[in-house]
Amino acid sequence: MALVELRGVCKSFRKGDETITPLDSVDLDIEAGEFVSLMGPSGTGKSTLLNLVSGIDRPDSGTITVDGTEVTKLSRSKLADWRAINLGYIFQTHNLIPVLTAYENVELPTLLLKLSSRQRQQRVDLALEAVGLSDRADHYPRQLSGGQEQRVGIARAIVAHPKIVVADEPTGSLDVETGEQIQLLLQRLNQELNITMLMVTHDSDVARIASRQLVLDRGKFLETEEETRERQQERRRLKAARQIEESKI
Ligand SMILES: Nc1ncnc2c1ncn2[C@@H]1O[C@H](COP(=O)(O)OP(=O)(O)OP(=O)(O)O)[C@@H](O)[C@H]1O
Repeated sequence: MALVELRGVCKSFRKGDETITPLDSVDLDIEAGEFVSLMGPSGTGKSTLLNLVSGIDRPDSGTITVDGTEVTKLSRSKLADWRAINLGYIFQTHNLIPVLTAYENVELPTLLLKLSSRQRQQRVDLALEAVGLSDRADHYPRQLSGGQEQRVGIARAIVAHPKIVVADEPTGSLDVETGEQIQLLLQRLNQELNITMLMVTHDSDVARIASRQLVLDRGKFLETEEETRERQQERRRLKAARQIEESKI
């Protein structure tokens, strides 16, 4: 069973007399440790999909399972607890609380967890270290650069050791160079700390840092799960063949 499983997920919204269906019977598997990017035209349902996986919104039909828990079946209060433990969210604009220091912003999600104050402090220290901001712990958001603020936002998303981190345009508000640094950081967190990620982006260069790239269009993925798996197998076969060839030289 994949870490995240979406089966037959449908979501519609009423807009006046019209019904919009951003997601029309969508299936998706995300394995533990995968980094999946999600692209697609504006208004195609990417943020809707993130909100459903995060349990912020509910599908009209279909099921969403994360690490064996059917999120779609949880009551509102259980969902809040589930989110605190299992889900990290990276926003386009970091959403930091201006009157709290970087340390206090990162600490916030841990207040919902059953941890001793020592364990809590260790988690926050580790998260700040992972994003390279240990020396900025006492700074307020206004004393940080845009890239540093986004790093704090990322530390806050990983501090609870969630099962999955979802990111909505994490580099969308940053200049090119800072955006590239954040891309490298996300890639490192995935590869070195094995953090499973689902990231929405409009930028194909950003999408390429992921281990799997999906495109959502008119309610469906352009590539089915089966086609993705076939393509990955083909890529592995090609890589193996190339290595054999190279070893002959
Ligand atoms: N709460 C809501 N009420 C009504 N319509 C909504 C709601 N949320 C999303 N929609 C509509 O659903 C469609 C998909 O929206 P969504 O934000 O998921 O698209 P998106 O692919 O993330 O777009 P973008 O790339 O522009 O951020 C849009 O037509 C949007 O207007």
